[in-house]
Amino acid sequence: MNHPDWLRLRPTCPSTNTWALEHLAGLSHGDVVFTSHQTAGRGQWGRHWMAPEGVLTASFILRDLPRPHLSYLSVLVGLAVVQMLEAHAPSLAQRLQIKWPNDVWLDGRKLAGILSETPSHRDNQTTVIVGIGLNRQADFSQTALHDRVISLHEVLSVVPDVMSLLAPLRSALLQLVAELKQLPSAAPLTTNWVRAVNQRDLLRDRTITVKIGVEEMMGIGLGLDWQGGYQLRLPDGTVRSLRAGQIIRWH
Ligand SMILES: O=C(O)CCCC[C@@H]1SC[C@@H]2NC(=O)N[C@@H]21
Repeated sequence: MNHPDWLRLRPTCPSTNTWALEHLAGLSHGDVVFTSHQTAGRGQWGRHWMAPEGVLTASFILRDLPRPHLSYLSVLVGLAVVQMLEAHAPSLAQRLQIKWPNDVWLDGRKLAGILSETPSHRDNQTTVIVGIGLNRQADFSQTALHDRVISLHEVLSVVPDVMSLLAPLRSALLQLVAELKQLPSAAPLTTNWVRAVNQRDLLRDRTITVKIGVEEMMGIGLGLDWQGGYQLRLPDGTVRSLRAGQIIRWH
């Protein structure tokens, strides 16, 4: 079977992100590391990330991204995932949501997670490895996660094959990087991005608790702002713009 030259197929590997980090010198902008058998996936906040058979696990290599854009990259990648799925299956529009800073949800359950990692902090332009785990045709029914996660096959009669997901996603991410490079580093995000993310914001108007380092903060989610921060209205009425954080509760 012929594969495009950007596809780095691994029959099995512990983690596509780790493999990409270890083989970065031989990888180019736009390369995609893919395996159908990831044995030790990594998630946000150092967590183990389980991928039963049928979860699409891939890492996208993006070169020369201006460093100031890193803090909101995962949210924009989440938007790219949502828009790619909406293009495949218009029935999913309005049902897909972005949970800041790195998740895609469908019908109130997690569909995909994103782990963006940078190999070094040496200069102002950096390489980013964007790892995406997307529940394509995975059965979680025998796992502890079954009521919190969802897989595409549960809502689509025809599930897109792996290449029909990877190829448009890769194009969307290359386009995203090209657009981010055009933005001056301190410039606000484009209206389209902010609006599109906020229309699909899972945390909007919810009471959320965010962990930032050792500090925990509670407030109401207000959505992404023009600088790419996530706005939180604190109990005293002030609004704080978050650049990073782990959502530990919401209701
Ligand atoms: O939800 C999260 O915490 C992020 C999960 C990211 C999982 C993907 S699967 C492909 C890539 N390789 C990894 O080890 N992690 C990411």
